[in-house]
Amino acid sequence: MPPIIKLKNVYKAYVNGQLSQPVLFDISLDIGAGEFVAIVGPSGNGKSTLLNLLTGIDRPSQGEVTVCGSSLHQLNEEQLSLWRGANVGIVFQFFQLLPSLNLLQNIILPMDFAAKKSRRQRVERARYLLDLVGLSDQAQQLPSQVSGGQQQRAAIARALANDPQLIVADEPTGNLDAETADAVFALFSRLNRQGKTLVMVTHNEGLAESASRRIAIHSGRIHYDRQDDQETP
Ligand SMILES: Nc1ncnc2c1ncn2[C@@H]1O[C@H](COP(=O)(O)OP(=O)(O)OP(=O)(O)O)[C@@H](O)[C@H]1O
Repeated sequence: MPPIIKLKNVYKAYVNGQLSQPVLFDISLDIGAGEFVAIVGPSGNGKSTLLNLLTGIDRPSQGEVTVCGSSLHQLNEEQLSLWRGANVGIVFQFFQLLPSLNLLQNIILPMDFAAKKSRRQRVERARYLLDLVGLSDQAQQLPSQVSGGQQQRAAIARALANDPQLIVADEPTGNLDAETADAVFALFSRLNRQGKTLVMVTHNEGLAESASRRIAIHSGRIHYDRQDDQETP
């Protein structure tokens, strides 16, 4: 089976006027469907940049990024956003739920843009997802009325709205206490066991150890890439 994520000789530099700041250097990487990958490494070394290339939020300066069968470097902005809505669920450190919508409405929103579902089917799926993440009783609450852990679980439900193959999470437990972080991580593990491919940036070494593969980025390069069943220094 072809990899769900393929990066080939990817370079990324941020350009500000005359200044070019190189951030990623010659990254080549394959991630298979069903893997659970933790991206680790020191702050400011390119982890979020790498993640943003996988979701098409950012573009490589050079090289090829192929995700869920599409060559992202060849898509325009409109094609990218359609592709993203259908294929990727994204979870952020600070949840990024819309504050004026209740949890149910937040989860329905991505379906309004992508899925060809009736209003009733969208509401039904949002309720199913709220139940999946243990928030059935909080459907009508605004994000500000629930805890951080509950907001993150709602954000995970939102990421699942269009049933993407791939879930990408940037430091999803970084704003949660240890116990809540464990619960959120357990939810990600469960989703992975159910077949979702997961790529997660984390500073939490304990959580990273629970992923099946750890890729460390140091100074914009792959420092190590370790799988549970195969250790390569
Ligand atoms: N939009 C941008 N414009 C210019 N420079 C940027 C931009 N985004 C990131 N950078 C720079 O790229 C480098 C890598 O940033 P990145 O956010 O990818 O690191 P990181 O490893 O995810 O860090 P952290 O763990 O602190 O989130 C940093 O030096 C950062 O300042």
